[in-house]
Amino acid sequence: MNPLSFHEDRPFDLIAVGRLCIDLNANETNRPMEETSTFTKYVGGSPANIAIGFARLGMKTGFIGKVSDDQMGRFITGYLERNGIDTEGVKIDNTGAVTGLAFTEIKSPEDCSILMYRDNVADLLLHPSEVSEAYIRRSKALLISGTALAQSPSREAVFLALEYAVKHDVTVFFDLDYRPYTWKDEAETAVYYNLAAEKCDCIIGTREEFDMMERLLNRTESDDHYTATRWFSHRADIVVIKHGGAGSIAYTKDGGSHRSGIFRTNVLKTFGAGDSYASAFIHGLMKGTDVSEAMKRGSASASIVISRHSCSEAMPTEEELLEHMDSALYETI
Ligand SMILES: Nc1ncnc2c1ncn2[C@@H]1O[C@H](COP(=O)(O)OP(=O)(O)OP(=O)(O)O)[C@@H](O)[C@H]1O
Ligand SMILES: O=C(O)C[C@@H](O)[C@H](O)C(=O)CO
Repeated sequence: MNPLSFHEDRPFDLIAVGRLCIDLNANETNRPMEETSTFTKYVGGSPANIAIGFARLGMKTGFIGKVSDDQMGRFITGYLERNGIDTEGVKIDNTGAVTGLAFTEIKSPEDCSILMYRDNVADLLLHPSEVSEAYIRRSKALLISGTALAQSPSREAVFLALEYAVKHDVTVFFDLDYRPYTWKDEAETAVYYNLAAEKCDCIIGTREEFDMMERLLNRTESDDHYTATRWFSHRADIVVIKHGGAGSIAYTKDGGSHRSGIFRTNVLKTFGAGDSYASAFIHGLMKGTDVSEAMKRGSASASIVISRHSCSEAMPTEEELLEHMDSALYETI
């Protein structure tokens, strides 16, 4: 049973809000970045990856964000459009800001890291005046991503988008996407994450991300059920806690809980798992599957993307996803 409802008569299935960046993934794997010399350029940024994955699954997708007025900005908007994503809400910076860069290194399949250049990035200059109420109310759902809360005016732009979503009964998904290097301190992060989460219908995060939010309340133990229950007193109907290779668990406001296993795969790199999981999980719910099936689809998409070099470019079509679910080994946890 799917506890979320959507206004089916709206032209967009999902509008994502947040950063549009560039991934530069090292081509030389199984070595540190100090020993690599070539990189492949992809569109990146967690909400961008999720939007691309969601559109790749055949859904009508929009985006609200800001790109740099240069080759990288044009590369990003061109890629979104080639993937069928509406870019009406994507603004072009006029202050000389740059595009965020995520240099990734694959030291081993289990040991990957991301070096992010985030100074003076265009995505954090998205202004509330650039968030369109008319655009948001045309969507069944909105996706927000935590890193967009890291600085003003992007922070205020996200909160305004949330206000518009609540006003027009747009279902809100919050992918926590906590990137410590983008924040000044953890307490500030937790304050804004908790405020945003109060307005969201479905919250998706790792155990570590929820722990960060709960340390603000002086909680030191990790308890998935406590985490989920806390948000049911606000707007949330579903809370998903991801546990990497140990799968994921979801709780629903009606008292249900669902565990998902993983699909065994040849892991090339681990990053991208969360974005692909979110894109297929949201897709499943919007296609009317129950929570368990949506989680399984998320896990399948993640197992595809972590076996490939990129994140955005690696996102599967619905046909690929369903074929993978039929053929790959699914391990319950
Ligand atoms: N080694 C793995 N093998 C198969 N599936 C995996 C593996 N690691 C993660 N997954 C799948 O991806 C989902 C999300 O992974 P994870 O919990 O690492 O999220 P995340 O930390 O947000 O990911 P990211 O590394 O992209 O930030 C898991 O719930 C699981 O379904
Ligand atoms: O979200 C980022 O800025 C980095 C991503 O582009 C990268 O693909 C990744 O970490 C995916 O989880």
